[in-house]
Amino acid sequence: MSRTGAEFVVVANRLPVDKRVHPDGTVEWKRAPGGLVTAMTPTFATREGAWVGWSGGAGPADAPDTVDGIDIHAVPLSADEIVDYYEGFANSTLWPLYHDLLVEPVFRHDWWDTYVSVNRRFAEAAAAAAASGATVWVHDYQLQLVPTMLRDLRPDLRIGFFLHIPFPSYELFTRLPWRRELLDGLLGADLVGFHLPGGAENFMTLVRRVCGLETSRDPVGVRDGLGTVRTASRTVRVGSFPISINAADVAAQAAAQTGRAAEIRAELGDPRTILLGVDRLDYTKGIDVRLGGLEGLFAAGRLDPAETVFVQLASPSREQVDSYIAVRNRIEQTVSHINGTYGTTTSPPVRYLLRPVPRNELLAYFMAADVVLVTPLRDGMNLVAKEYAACRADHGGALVLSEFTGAAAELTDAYLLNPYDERDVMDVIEAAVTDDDDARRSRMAALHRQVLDFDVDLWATSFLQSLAGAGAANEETA
Ligand SMILES: Nc1nc2c(ncn2[C@@H]2O[C@H](COP(=O)(O)OP(=O)(O)O)[C@@H](O)[C@H]2O)c(=O)[nH]1
Ligand SMILES: O=P(O)(O)OC[C@H]1O[C@H](O[C@H]2O[C@H](CO)[C@@H](O)[C@H](O)[C@H]2O)[C@H](O)[C@@H](O)[C@@H]1O
Repeated sequence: MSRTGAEFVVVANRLPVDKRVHPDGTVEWKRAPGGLVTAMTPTFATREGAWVGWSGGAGPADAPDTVDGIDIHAVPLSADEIVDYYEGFANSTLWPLYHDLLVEPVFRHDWWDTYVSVNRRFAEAAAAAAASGATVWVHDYQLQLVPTMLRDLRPDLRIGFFLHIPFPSYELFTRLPWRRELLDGLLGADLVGFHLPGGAENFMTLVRRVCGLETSRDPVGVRDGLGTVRTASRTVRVGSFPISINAADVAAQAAAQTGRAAEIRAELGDPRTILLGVDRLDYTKGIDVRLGGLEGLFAAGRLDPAETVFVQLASPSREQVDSYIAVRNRIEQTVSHINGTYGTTTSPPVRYLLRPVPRNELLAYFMAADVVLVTPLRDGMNLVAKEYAACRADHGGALVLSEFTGAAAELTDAYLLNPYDERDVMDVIEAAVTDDDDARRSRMAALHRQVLDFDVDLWATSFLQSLAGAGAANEETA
């Protein structure tokens, strides 16, 4: 059968487009500067590419036909579907379950039904977008049923799936009333990828015990040493591919922000130490952990609030979901408490911004910061940590990093901490602020080198090469 369509299709919950409405009412669509679209840029440059995703609004699909040569296939969601699929099953069931039950997941069969029907809509859109024999790369927890739905519609495709968040243990995952269906959904892929080997191994344990399938038993390596799952008709490869950033570009863009970084320091009153946090406002990110650590250090007289400014840049996220409303209230209360207790009317030690800042401004903050605090209770990777390390070609600054991020597996020269241990949180933040210059610089030099050597191009290329191998092996045995 001959069919037109794209040779390479990305399927992700979100489209890589930003809508701008100008004062005269004209609409301009721009490519969103997210990590995934940057990672895919070289792949799209060499093949005809399409992107299937949701524009972020309710109602009929609202998106351009193409952006920077990528065909855009918008999947519409109704207001009810946003509540049940996005805020509900994706972000109130799967997100907390996969992030170690930091809040209680909600299990609702009506949400599940909508998750199934929305996943089917994404699979149908991908099937319509893909050329014969195309490679389709499906992303993340919102779309775990798409691989098998798509294979049923289009057995000719090579299908890869990558999970951007942690994949939980047998004991957590099997709480899901739909555990078998979700695993079956993923097994439609030729390759299933995770950030860390641990996620890949949890997945293989689950398919052995829940689906009764045979799997390899050797440890899974990083970008290498794939695991295998034998299904009735095919072999699914399972691997670890830690995502990264376009480190060279980030370093070059940050170098242009040193002037603005100096202005930021001056605007903040030229304190001895600037600490910085940059996060989506999510309970997984441990914003309250770092605030607690700072307060403890101020209370014990180990850090001087008159010489310290902590800037927290927080981007609003999933604002209709109860657990996100609760964490925002908690953080705002703590910020007020710290400023009320340790600040003066003219110099509060915490500066909190609840809105995204432009990209260049963010890079200027990274260049101004003496210490960046990345303290999640659980995080699939955490690109902020890698971006900060990429920015600091000057080997200035220091990175405090939670052991419970994917990034900690690679950024071992960071000041690592256990966010569940309040004493450790205080000790490690204090060490990052007060260690001598040589110690701090040698850590940052190692971090900077690490992110330059292992960049996002390596992530995309290694995944796509493994997918090509996995797909070819299945085609040979079909
Ligand atoms: N331009 C801009 N980017 C931001 C801001 N806050 C976070 N980001 C970016 O959002 C991304 C967050 O990725 P990550 O740390 O992996 O956490 P995630 O939010 O769970 O995907 C990084 O690329 C950040 O630089 C902001 O205020 N402005
Ligand atoms: O689309 P939203 O609901 O607004 O959420 C934003 C994205 O958050 C999650 O990011 C994850 O992916 C990062 C890159 O692999 C990783 O570094 C981070 O640890 C993860 O939390 C989510 O997985 C995406 O699907 C969302 O679009």
